Amino acid sequence: MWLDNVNSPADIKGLSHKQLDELAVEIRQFLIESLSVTGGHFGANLGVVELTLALHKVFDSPKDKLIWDVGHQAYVHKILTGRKAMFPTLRKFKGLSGFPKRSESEHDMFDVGHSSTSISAAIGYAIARDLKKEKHHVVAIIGDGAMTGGMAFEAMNHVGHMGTDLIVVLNDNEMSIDPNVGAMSNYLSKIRTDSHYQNAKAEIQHVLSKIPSLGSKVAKGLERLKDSFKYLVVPGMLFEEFGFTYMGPIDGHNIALLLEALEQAKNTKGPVLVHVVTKKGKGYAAAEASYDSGHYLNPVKIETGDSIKAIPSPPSYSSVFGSTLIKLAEADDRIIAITPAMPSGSGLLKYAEKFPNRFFDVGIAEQHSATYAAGLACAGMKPVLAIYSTFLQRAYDQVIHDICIQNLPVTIAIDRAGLVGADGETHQGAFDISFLRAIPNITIMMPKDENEMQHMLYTAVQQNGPVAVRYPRGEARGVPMDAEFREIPVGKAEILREGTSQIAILALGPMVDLAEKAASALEKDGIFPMVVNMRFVKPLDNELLMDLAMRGYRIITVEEAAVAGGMGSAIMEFYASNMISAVELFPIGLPDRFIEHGSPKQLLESVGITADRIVEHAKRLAPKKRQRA
Ligand SMILES: Cc1ncc(C[n+]2csc(CCOP(=O)(O)OP(=O)(O)O)c2C)c(N)n1
Ligand SMILES: CC(=O)[C@@H](O)[C@H](O)COP(=O)(O)O
Ligand SMILES: [Mg+2]
Repeated sequence: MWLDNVNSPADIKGLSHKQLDELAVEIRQFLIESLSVTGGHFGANLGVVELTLALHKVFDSPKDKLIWDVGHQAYVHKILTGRKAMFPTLRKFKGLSGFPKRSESEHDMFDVGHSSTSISAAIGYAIARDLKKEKHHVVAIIGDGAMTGGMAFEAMNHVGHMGTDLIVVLNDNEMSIDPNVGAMSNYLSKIRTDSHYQNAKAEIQHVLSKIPSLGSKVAKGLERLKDSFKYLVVPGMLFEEFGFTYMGPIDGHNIALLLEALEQAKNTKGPVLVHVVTKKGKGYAAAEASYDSGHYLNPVKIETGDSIKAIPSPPSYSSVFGSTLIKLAEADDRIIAITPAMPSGSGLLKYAEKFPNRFFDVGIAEQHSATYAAGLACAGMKPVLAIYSTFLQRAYDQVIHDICIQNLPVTIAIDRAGLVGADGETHQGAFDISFLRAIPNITIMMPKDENEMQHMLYTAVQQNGPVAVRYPRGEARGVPMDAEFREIPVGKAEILREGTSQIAILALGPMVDLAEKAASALEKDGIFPMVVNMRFVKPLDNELLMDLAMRGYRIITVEEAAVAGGMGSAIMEFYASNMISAVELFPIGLPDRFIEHGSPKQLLESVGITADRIVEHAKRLAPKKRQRA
């Protein structure tokens, strides 16, 4: 067993090609066994076993800088850099992160989780190296999906202009999470499959170099001809035009070829792009055969790849979103669904099948997705942009500049709002309320359950301006669904318990459930709080808030979002700007720090978003004289 003796990159330096091949088999086995218990990003990691071995053999990490894009494919890198023993704790509270983290290892060069940052970070490292007159290599490893992101192009534009020594390894497996899309993806596919391209570059350049330079008009014409000929037959010409030396396509499961290409890249001046072709999910039949090549799997039975959790559960909010959108689109042919590279995660696969002409996966292009929606809305359509809270951060200016200033009827369906859990800091949906609330014209709502969600989506698409409907990751509550949509009055909260103790718990979204639990516990102690499903963060239910103030209520707000700038803050601002200083209010929400990985339950407990904490503060705030209901 080679793997038993691998605890650092130094341990693979002396291995032969054959031994590396054997180690690759062991690593695959280790990944399959370990991830089948913890769950994890199977597909991408199984696909980069040989590539990661080759990178660590050729380069000298941490002196040479390996910078992973997204980072969900860095498990093999973690195994080779001394973290193998921590795999049972992968993505668990206080355990090994699912992404590279500088605080976790000196071999992790850049904290990551969002896509398309690696080339920008790499040029940062490379320019700093040059300014400091240091000598080392900088390598960005980016997938074909991540390559669809605008940042990757912005960075290539910069790298090509600088001409800095930097290597980009493009790991092309034809997959994003879902099958990859877009013109870039088509271009890569052409390079991969067109037999004219295979090994053509060297031959073509050899032939062209034989054509003499004549230094005349004829020669100029000939040069142009050479260029257009190269365009036709030389693979990777696009990257060459960006200023990179293109190498590839290379079989990413052939260690000998990988080592040769990476050595060559290492010895080439200026920016180099090594195009490596891999198979996502390689070596695990269940992953290879699945729609998404086993991108992410919960704990599975190894033999079948079936999820171990077999208990039937309520549908996810995402799937209710998808089925609601189908109903909305059936009734209104102006409805258009847009996703930046998350069709399955956003629950849109059935919609896409049903309305192929009104469904757009635009790639990992959140900024474009928002402005594209704005354009559609200007032209009279009713776009619904399905986007995770954390990825909407990428499109902040587009939401302001392109959607909200023009007050366009774009529905932003914000999935994964609140704590997502195991993905950690980079993916928690903590900030959308804070950053959206400041924008004029937008309406922001969150349903307490999936039934209310369908009505909110219906309400959203009826509006004449931008609306954000936020909802959490995972299972909905399993409540019965109304057969007909109903419009929810904008800015009106729902009082669920009247209460008599001058305490109001104002809760948002799934926090309503927590508020109800706290209220039931409080009632046992003779405190009868009002419980309110706030529904809207913007506009707030001013009438209710004014009434609570007039009646001397003390308030606890509960939201699964950052307290800074959240719903509680909005309510405090409301009272402050109405010169009402007497209202005692305690906001419960996410604290002013990034929330690590762990299960949502553990994380909520760790930040004090619990029914017990509501109870504690309700008891503290409750007027001493209590009334029974
Ligand atoms: C900005 C951003 N948008 C969306 C995602 C969700 N996401 C994570 S991995 C991934 C696909 C990446 O594809 P690729 O880079 O080709 O990697 P592969 O999994 O195929 O190895 C997507 C869309 C993300 N992490 N960041
Ligand atoms: C790496 C990445 O960004 C995605 O794979 C993410 O983990 C998906 O999250 P969901 O599982 O919530 O769809
Ligand atoms: Mg890919």
